[in-house]
Amino acid sequence: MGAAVIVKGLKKTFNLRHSHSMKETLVWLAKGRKGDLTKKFDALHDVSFEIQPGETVALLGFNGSGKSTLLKLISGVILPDQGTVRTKGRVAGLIEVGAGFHPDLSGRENVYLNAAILGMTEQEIQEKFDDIVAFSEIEQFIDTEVKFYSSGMFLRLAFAVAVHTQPDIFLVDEILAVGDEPFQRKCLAKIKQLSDEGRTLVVVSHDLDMISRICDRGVVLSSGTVQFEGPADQAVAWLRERN
Ligand SMILES: Nc1ncnc2c1ncn2[C@@H]1O[C@H](COP(=O)(O)OP(=O)(O)OP(=O)(O)O)[C@@H](O)[C@H]1O
Repeated sequence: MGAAVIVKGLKKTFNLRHSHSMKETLVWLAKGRKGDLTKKFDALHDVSFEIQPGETVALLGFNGSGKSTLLKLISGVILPDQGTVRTKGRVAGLIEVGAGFHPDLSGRENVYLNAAILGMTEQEIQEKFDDIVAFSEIEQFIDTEVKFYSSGMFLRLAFAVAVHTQPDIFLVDEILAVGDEPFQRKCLAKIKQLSDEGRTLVVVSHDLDMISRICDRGVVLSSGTVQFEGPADQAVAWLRERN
């Protein structure tokens, strides 16, 4: 059985926008637009690792180290400038809560839209619709346009849809930040269940205790490169030592 995720030689560069003075812009124009007014920034470079099927892996690191960028590359919502990402099976998850939701559509319509984007057939969605809504606990607002939802309500519906797509690889970025405590516990239990069912999980979080509890392995990023890779508790300890 091959790896569930193979990341090889990844590089992601962003353009950093700066505000320029009128003078800088005029000089740049006078010089025939030579040189670049935007600065480039490598959010990730030379990142390689593999994740085996059924593993629960945490991406760790301080703010701005590149965790979310890496997760977005694994999910395919952004593309690398160099390197490759290979995934095996259905990938779903919570990358940016609310992404893939249309503000003018109701919760019900968005469940259909989002589940279809995540690869479910119409029949699958119909079969699971009630379970999705029950998990989200927002039945009362399911026919309300989602632009009126609170961030927690968004999270509830998005998480409910994502876990019901039966993903082989489930990606979670700071899911728990906007959920209330009972819903956080419910999400964690669901994540544990997915992991027990042998699904592959990739989690980004700053909650190091939670990571030690639920993850097998940790990949620590710093300034866009992998600094440590190993058992989750060792990765957490590595990061804490540098805190
Ligand atoms: N679309 C973008 N355009 C420009 N820079 C970006 C973009 N997305 C991310 N970056 C930059 O890339 C770096 C890595 O960002 P990323 O969100 O991956 O970090 P992170 O480790 O997830 O941080 P945090 O812990 O704060 O969530 C940051 O310096 C960020 O400003």
